[in-house]
Amino acid sequence: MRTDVLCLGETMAMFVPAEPGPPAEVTTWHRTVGGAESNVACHVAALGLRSAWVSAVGDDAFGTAVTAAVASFGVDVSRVAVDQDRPTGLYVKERDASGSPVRYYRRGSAASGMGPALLDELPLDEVRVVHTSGITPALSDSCLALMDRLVHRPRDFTLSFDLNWRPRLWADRDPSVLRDLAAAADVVFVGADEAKLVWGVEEPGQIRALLPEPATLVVKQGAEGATLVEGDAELCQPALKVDVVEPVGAGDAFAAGFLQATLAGWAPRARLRAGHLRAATALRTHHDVGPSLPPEYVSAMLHASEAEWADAYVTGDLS
Ligand SMILES: Nc1ncnc2c1ncn2[C@@H]1O[C@H](COP(=O)(O)OP(=O)(O)O)[C@@H](O)[C@H]1O
Ligand SMILES: O=C(O)C(=O)C[C@H](O)[C@H](O)COP(=O)(O)O
Repeated sequence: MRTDVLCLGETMAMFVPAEPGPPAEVTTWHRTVGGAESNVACHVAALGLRSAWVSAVGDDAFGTAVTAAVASFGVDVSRVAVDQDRPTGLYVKERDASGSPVRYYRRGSAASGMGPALLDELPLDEVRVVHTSGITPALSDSCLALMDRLVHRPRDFTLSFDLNWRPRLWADRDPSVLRDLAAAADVVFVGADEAKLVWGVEEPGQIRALLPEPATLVVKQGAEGATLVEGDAELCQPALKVDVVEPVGAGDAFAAGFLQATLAGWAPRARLRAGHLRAATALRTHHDVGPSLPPEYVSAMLHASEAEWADAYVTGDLS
């Protein structure tokens, strides 16, 4: 059966404090799941499409838990390899409403052991979209080689790439490869803030000048909105006003909403709105993948006037 969106990348066991106080004094932690590409796969499945997550986990309890959690959203995890030698990566989120201080324990993880040979095992001719991110090429030399081969091989699928700038992962690596990988994709998601950090530019026009190749470029501008650049046409859609609990995961949710709407053939404004509506589900919760908004609300907002859209406010309890 055809897969709508295949997402390739590392997912870790994530730990968030289960009690208030300075993280160094917290002794009880919730173990959840964190990984950009599997987040996208979970959101895509929640939106009713067929998604798959491809990665590697360790032969350990965290790998089992992570794979089961992603599968519980209806994502196909049959291509997740179990590495007998390397462990599942860990990710600690020191909960903070103002941002996302995170610590990684992922060097030498199972996913960092992925390499280009993995592509020979994937049924890529049965996939409509392959979604990747700028995290994978930072994980190891073999992961960089995997990304390089994926973006440059002949393809019938749409290649989607989210820049996902993670400076700590690039401390001893050359991030200039990120532009080349993005340039080879068909759909590229970039945060204006991260573009400023990596490339020194943040306006959609400037980012387009740097990245003229992809057919579709989406510049995410946080609470302000997002701008879609296709060919020379540029369209900006303000974000929804949201009662934000925690911002981590909103970008992944946005990508999923946008990709689902793109596969459905929707018009540019509706594709951006679908991204914002999905991002709102992640903003309302401490988890990267939260409960969906009521379908009637989503449908009304997709068809709302710009004035109605500007007036809307997404709180924790719309249902
Ligand atoms: N404070 C906010 N209020 C409303 N929507 C937001 C807010 N922050 C983020 N978003 C939504 O999440 C999307 C992604 O957020 P952004 O911060 O730009 O990307 P990332 O999470 O990748 O850093 C935005 O395009 C928007 O839809
Ligand atoms: O793999 C990593 O390094 C991660 O950081 C996993 C994160 O849970 C998501 O990538 C959230 O990312 P945003 O949607 O940009 O907020």
